[in-house]
Amino acid sequence: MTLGLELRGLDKSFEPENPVLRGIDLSIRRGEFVSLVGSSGCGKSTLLRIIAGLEQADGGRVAIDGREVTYLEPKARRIAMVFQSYALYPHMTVAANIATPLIMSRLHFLARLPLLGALAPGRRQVRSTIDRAVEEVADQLEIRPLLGRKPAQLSGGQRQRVALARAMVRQPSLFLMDEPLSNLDAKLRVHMRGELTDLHRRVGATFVYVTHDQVEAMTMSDRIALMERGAILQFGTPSELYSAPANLRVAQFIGTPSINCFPAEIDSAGTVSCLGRPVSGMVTSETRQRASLAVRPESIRLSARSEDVVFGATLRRIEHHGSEYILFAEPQGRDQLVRIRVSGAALEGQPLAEGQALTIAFSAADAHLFGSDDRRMDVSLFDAPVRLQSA
Ligand SMILES: Nc1ncnc2c1ncn2[C@@H]1O[C@H](COP(=O)(O)OP(=O)(O)OP(=O)(O)O)[C@@H](O)[C@H]1O
Repeated sequence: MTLGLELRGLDKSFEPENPVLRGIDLSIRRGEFVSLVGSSGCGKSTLLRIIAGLEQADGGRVAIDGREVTYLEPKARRIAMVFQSYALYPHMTVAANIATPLIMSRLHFLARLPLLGALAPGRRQVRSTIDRAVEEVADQLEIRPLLGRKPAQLSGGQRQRVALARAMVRQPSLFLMDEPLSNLDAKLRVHMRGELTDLHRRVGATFVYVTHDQVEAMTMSDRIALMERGAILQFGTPSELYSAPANLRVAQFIGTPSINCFPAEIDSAGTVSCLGRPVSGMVTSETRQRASLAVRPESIRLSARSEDVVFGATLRRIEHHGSEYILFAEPQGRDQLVRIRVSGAALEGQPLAEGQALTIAFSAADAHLFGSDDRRMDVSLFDAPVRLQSA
């Protein structure tokens, strides 16, 4: 199977002793929508620029559609880039903006000149195929009525669509997008997410999308590469990253509100304890180590079942989110707020008030265990009831 994009061992430093990318390997299938996600400065844009050919890696290889492009100029790579600043030419109409990449690649220098160009042989024919291509892509993005306008006469979302149209008009096999929605207001961003997903389905090209917004990555991607300090912590589907995070930092990055982390310990027999009490799970570990037990807000309940891990806590804050509530509760004796997601229906007939005492509980089977190196540990058994009344 030919890959849409293959990265092997990419390294990059701008300053010695300060690597920005550390041995990046990534295999992206043709037609896949992959997001590179991670906090500011983790190296996402640098990686995208290396894929585009705007930056050279210190070591490693890049192949697009099975063709090695590591040393090729950007324009020889059959890629399109869309940036957060749409970089539209303000003095040109929308039609001229979209046509520019084709004019640059299909008409030679003399044929592009305003007056002389008209005399260049074959120019008219090329121009009319360019105009047709512009109209086709404008139809696809439903911006045909805007072709005569200048960028200043467009809304943010319309500008974004023009930038996309300009990227699409060359029919690239790989789209590279660097936070293309970050300049839009929240409502439009949600709308454009849907448009980008539809567009991806229609054009069938490979998309690599940089964002620091995990919700964007989760809602649009086939797979997500979560980066930290120049390395990929996990590459998987949104549900893999959510349900089986490979690393504590992946667990903390993905999910809103974020996952709850409790300090845990693993003894030399592999027995897990949390907040000083045993949590009847065994792991394959030969060394005693500090660990973390992480539980998603929706896996915490306000009533205990017999097999649950149970805390006594005080309700500190209630946030209304329409059909659900986010509760913030402080376990007895701990300086920590536990986030709990509950549906409005679950609270019917059970009015809550800030300051009241709560029993909060989770099934140990819903918890994720991470070792002292932050890596996920597989727990073989979580079965006996445990009470963690106080620290
Ligand atoms: N041309 C450059 N010269 C020196 N350092 C650079 C250069 N470009 C990027 N860096 C540094 O490399 C690191 C990674 O930057 P990069 O822009 O790739 O991160 P990012 O994950 O895209 O961040 P953001 O989400 O803030 O855009 C940062 O520490 C940045 O300061």
